[in-house]
Amino acid sequence: MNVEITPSTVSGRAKAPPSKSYTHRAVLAAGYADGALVHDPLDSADIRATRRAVEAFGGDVTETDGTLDVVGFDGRPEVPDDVIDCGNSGTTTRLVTATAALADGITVLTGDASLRSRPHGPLLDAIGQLGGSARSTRGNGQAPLVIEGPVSGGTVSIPGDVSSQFISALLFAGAVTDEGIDIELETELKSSPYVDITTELMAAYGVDAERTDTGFSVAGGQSYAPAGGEYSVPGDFSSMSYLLAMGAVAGEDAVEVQGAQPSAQGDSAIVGILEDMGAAIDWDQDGGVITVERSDLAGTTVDVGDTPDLLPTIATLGAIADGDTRIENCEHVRYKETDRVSAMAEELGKMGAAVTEEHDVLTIHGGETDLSGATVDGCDDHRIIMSLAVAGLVADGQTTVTGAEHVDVSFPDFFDVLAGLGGGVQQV
Ligand SMILES: O=C(O)C1=C[C@@H](OP(=O)(O)O)[C@@H](O)[C@H](O)C1
Ligand SMILES: C=C(OP(=O)(O)O)C(=O)O
Repeated sequence: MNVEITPSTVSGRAKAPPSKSYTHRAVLAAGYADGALVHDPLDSADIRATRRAVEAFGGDVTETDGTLDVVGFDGRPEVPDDVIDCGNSGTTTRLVTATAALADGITVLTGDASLRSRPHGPLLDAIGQLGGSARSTRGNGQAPLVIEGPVSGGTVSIPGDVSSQFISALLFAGAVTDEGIDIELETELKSSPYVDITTELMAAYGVDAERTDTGFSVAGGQSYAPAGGEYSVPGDFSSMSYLLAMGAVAGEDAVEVQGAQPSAQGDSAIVGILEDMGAAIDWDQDGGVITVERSDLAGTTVDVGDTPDLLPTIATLGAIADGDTRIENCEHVRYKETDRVSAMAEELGKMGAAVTEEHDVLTIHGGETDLSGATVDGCDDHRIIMSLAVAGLVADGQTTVTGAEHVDVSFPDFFDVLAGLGGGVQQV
């Protein structure tokens, strides 16, 4: 499916979808538990991959009236009777690789072409250090992955600058091992707020994990059980970033985004970034409401070490703002569904933006030319698609974004929400 975006304004109220990161973890933690009710979960392609994995390990997940009823495998995953298809989801693949290492047998994980191009090597090595076996069928650290357990815990040494999901995976699984897992970081941790989300979620399920001087540590022999047997998922700030960006660049009247309760999500930094760029934005944290109005934006400098998923949104904002926007510390953003640094440079370039791409820095030279409508490649990547759609709202002429169905990964009704706010969007 392609979408055609016509230049238009937006205004009104929208509700942010539930957090993808929290939903993955809430469902998997319920799997590690006896079971739990997960309220307000995200229903998206990536979450369905985690649901499949929980079921493959012997759990069961059913949905009634927007609540997931998860029957867990109680810390003891069964050996799956088939290959687990993780689809497009890196989070599922990484979290579940460590779950598989607990099972007394072999688990095989695979996914779509994008997933099979992403790095998992350091996590496979870590499972080897714990006495399990985890291999890439092609010997290149990429899926398909073959994992054999059981491991009983121990100490691992692992780089922190490829994916924080490796750390989250080991913490999640380590809690139900006999010995626990101590993680020594070999390099600085990138995307660290996602490990905060992990430890926050684990705490909500009654499980402790802690930061140490050299990494992280989780004691073994713990049991997952959320208070009252239930957990409610907060709104997603990465998804909100597109709604806030469209309000800042194309708002006729204010755009009000609901579901913005504070949580450990690093991507709530989008509010401060928009403020720095000159947007009229206000966050009522108690009410969980962010209001933004169309504003003349100026370029800024942002370090996305902690907030990789904001890069496409910031790149679009930079293309519309006046002056240079420098997005620094972005090498790890190349390891996502696509190389998002190159993808945004290339696709915004097709719309007339002047962009300089370096390995770890993306600079958008805003204000040099106005954006013009073009046919741009969504790169089968939900975040590229949504960011280009926002750019299309203010481009001169029509913008066609290809492969737009991939928003199903994190924000399935994104185009309906955009249309509801008055955006000119047609699915073709
Ligand atoms: O743990 C998570 O929920 C995520 C961690 C981040 O990945 P990395 O840790 O690989 O940067 C982020 O990009 C991804 O969208 C979700
Ligand atoms: C990179 C992302 O997710 P994952 O790593 O789970 O594929 C994302 O949602 O932008």
